Amino acid sequence: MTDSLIPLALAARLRAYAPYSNYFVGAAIATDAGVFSGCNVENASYGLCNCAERTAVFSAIAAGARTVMAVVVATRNGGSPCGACRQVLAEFADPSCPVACVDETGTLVLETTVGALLPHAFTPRNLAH
Ligand SMILES: O=c1ccn([C@H]2C[C@H](O)[C@@H](CO)O2)c(=O)[nH]1
Ligand SMILES: [Zn+2]
Repeated sequence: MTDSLIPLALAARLRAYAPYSNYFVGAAIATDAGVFSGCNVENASYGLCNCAERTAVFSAIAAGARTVMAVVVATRNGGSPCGACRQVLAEFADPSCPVACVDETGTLVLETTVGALLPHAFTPRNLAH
């Protein structure tokens, strides 16, 4: 499920705007509205930096998607999504949704799920009465 997303995540990583951290990140996701990708976008006002995963998810949602079915994140060393991105993924993905973290060569470093990355997530269900 994640294999075909790897080249897309690697390509998105090359488009990262990361002049401050020099940590280039790409993400590719499969959704109910197709495949989307994103990169991290930094800012001279550091706190405004947006991660690759959230760029991809927000692009997908803006295009009409509502469900994330698979995620690939590409970094130089296979780093996994930050806490904010885990929370955003949990909003739109089932806990069983696969997440693959690959390094800059596309080699798999971590194969996990949204549920394993953020157990006991706060989700829309918590707001239902
Ligand atoms: O999973 C992650 C972790 C970090 N970053 C970005 C944020 C910042 O631009 C840079 C260093 O933290 O990497 C991502 O895009 N995704
Ligand atoms: Zn993040």
